[in-house]
Amino acid sequence: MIEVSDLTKHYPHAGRAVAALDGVNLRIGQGEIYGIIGRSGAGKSTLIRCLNLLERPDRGSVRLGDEELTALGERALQQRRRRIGMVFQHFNLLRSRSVAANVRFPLELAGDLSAAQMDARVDELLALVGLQDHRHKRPAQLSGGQKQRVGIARALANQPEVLLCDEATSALDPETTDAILVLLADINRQLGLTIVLITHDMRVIRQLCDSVAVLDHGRVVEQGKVLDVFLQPQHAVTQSLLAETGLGQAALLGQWRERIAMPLLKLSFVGAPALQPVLDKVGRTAGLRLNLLSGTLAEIKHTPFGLLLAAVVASDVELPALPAIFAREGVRCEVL
Ligand SMILES: Nc1ncnc2c1ncn2[C@@H]1O[C@H](COP(=O)(O)OP(=O)(O)OP(=O)(O)O)[C@@H](O)[C@H]1O
Repeated sequence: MIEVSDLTKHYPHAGRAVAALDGVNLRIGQGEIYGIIGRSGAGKSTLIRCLNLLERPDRGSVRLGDEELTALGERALQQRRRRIGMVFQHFNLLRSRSVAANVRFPLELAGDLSAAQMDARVDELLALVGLQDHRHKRPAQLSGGQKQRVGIARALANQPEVLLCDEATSALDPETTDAILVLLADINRQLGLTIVLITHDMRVIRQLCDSVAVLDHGRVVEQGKVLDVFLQPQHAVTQSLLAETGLGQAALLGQWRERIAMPLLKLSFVGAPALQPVLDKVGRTAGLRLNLLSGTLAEIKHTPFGLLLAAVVASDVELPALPAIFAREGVRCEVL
């Protein structure tokens, strides 16, 4: 469990102190994949650097398990950081070292294992990330995705309790991004490892994360389970980030309101109802005529979900009954 309380960090700017983080509180469960999303300048990098105290906050605390990292002195903190793995956007590999030697590097720094034990651990890690056949190559001979696999293997070398990923897929093409996200999900499952990642991309959150916090101007403006935040985004920043990825409807709503005089419904489905002909069934049994305006059918971590915007032909008397009719079929209906 990671607990962040009242984390605050200022930087000097134009002669005054500007808050990069302003009272951030987070609770990240053991074994969870937790995403932190925000626009450029929201404070994501500052937050992730404060999580392992590469950056000292002005105020607030970071607890990892039952240990308060913010209370540790520099020496104790250096020891503790070995159990916090970090994956970087631009990989940060040592160019003069081979793949195997890059992965071995943190083991050498820790100095806990014999040479033979280190070699065995490197073999294990390269197998985990699928790079056994590339062990003798230099980073320059690898693709971006392969470089990031080395970065992940290196971050796992000292058996961390938590893996921090700083925009780990931002430098990669979509296909390679998917492969790295699958690898991170596998690692989370196999090792039960807590993963905290920062990203500006809602697709990364959708594919990988269990929970999400939305950061804006150094504050957490929304947080919760990914499914809940995707289906019921509360804050304008969350809504616009979702709309950009084609997963939100707030942006479209105004446009449809202007053009269509009929009442509008927002229908959300999770799990089984997303795979059933529910609209057809409700339409027939309740005698409803629905006009679909926009929709998303996708998966959040293997859970199918749907989010539809529909116009409905219904009287003022029929309209208030619709949420209950849809609820019987497992569909949440909001009259907008
Ligand atoms: N070392 C620094 N000195 C001064 N200001 C800084 C420093 N680091 C960050 N800032 C400022 O703090 C704010 C948050 O920056 P941060 O890099 O944490 O945001 P971010 O969400 O990671 O942005 P991006 O996605 O563009 O990397 C910004 O206004 C930035 O200009």
